[in-house]
Amino acid sequence: MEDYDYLFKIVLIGNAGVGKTCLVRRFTQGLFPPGQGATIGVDFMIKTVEIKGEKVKLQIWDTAGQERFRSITQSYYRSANALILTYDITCEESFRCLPEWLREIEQYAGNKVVTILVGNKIDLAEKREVPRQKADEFAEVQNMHYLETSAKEADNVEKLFLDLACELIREAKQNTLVNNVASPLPGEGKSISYLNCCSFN
Ligand SMILES: Nc1nc2c(ncn2[C@@H]2O[C@H](COP(=O)(O)OP(=O)(O)OP(=O)(O)O)[C@@H](O)[C@H]2O)c(=O)[nH]1
Repeated sequence: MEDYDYLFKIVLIGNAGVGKTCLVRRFTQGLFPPGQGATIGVDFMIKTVEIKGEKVKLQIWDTAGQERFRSITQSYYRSANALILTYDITCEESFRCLPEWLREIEQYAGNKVVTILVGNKIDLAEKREVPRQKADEFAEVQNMHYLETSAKEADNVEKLFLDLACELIREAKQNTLVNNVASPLPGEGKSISYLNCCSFN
């Protein structure tokens, strides 16, 4: 028998250096890694959470932002239940590239995928280059949820993944998602409970 009620695949994408790996490490291991090197290809972690008494296994795929890995990382979009499109609020360039990422999503992801836009590094408020309102408006036009995080300060990181899990459960219950059942995989994280479902704001 499986040890979970739901299994969801979440894939992080976005420019190199925006903090995708740090967000994953913060959520799955509760730490901010010092001197985090660039991801090569794709990395993978698992964390099981409990939401309203149901066990939800999250397979989290952390992709390399560097252009040269794009053909590898694109192949992970197709089976994703959710995509976390990340940019860095202190790097206008990472925000300007978002339309390009959206085109990738349209081309390679399934049409039922849930996408959330994340502006990371809010601990560096004095270096902010992308106003919150500009990002809010962009997300609204694109019909995406938007959340600002700090992997460094653990700000909104748990909320990001748990709200996403809630949303995916809701979709699965509406039978709009195919809920894959995969064999157990290595890298199991700790279980945590989450009772307040689901608002990204
Ligand atoms: N101040 C601050 N720095 C961060 C935060 N998140 C990540 N960083 C730093 O940003 C740099 C890049 O972080 P990564 O997590 O490796 O970025 P990435 O998006 O995974 O990069 P690629 O693997 O190249 O795609 C590192 O030096 C991190 O320490 C954050 O929330 N606040």
